[in-house]
Amino acid sequence: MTDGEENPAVLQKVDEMYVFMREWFGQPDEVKQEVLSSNYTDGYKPTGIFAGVRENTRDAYETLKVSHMGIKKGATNPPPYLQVRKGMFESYLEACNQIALRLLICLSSHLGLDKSEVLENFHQDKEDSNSTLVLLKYPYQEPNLESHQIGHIKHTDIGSITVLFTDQWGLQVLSAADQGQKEEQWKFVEPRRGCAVINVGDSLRFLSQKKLRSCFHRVVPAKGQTVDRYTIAYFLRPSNSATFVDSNGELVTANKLA
Ligand SMILES: O=C(O)CCC(=O)C(=O)O
Ligand SMILES: [Fe+2]
Repeated sequence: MTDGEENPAVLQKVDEMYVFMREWFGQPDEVKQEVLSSNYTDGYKPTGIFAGVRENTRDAYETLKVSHMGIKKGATNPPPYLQVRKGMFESYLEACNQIALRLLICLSSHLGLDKSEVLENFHQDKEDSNSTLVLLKYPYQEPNLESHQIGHIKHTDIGSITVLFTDQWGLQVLSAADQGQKEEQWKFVEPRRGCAVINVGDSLRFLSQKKLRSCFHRVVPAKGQTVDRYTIAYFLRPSNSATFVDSNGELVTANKLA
């Protein structure tokens, strides 16, 4: 993220987002609960809603989601954080969208895809999509195996490309060779300032006829961590009208993916 003119600007936006996150997530629970999420592209999710990393635990992260389409179209009654910080979200979403699209263009070219099937065609700026910015906070917990809330469960991302920024340890990835093994070997992804972690999601796996794979990843409390963990994820999703064949061989329309 150090080459090119626009990239330092992205990093500035990342820092600005961290400042916002500390402030926003630091508010009393009652205030955050006022914008509880009623769909999967907008609003607040407290900790403990989903299953956690270990059996019989719940997740240990809060999220605030901002949909790209919502920002572009403008809501009639926007929540306070959008009224006040719309410009910040708009420019962050645009910057990450550009990064993700540029990656798609490179991938299409490297895969030697025919003009009619280039990946960027399924992600048209003018069309509606469920692309979303997700701000995540993992409140600090004493490292304690008895905790009922632990991390972020093993999953693949559902969209096409994820652009994730974090300065802190916790994210782990499972190599393809380890999938389905009795003893899965999880490897920590080193957080590097000035770098984004890029994930291929399931939609891209299908759009590329499985030439690209989506990897399993999860978040666990990292040893030595003594503070809250913050991450910023932009999930680029295909245009809502895009169709592709899923792992069951069924034709799926992108906006039907939960
Ligand atoms: O917080 C992280 O490091 C990863 C988050 C993630 O995988 C997700 O939100 O899908
Ligand atoms: Fe993920």
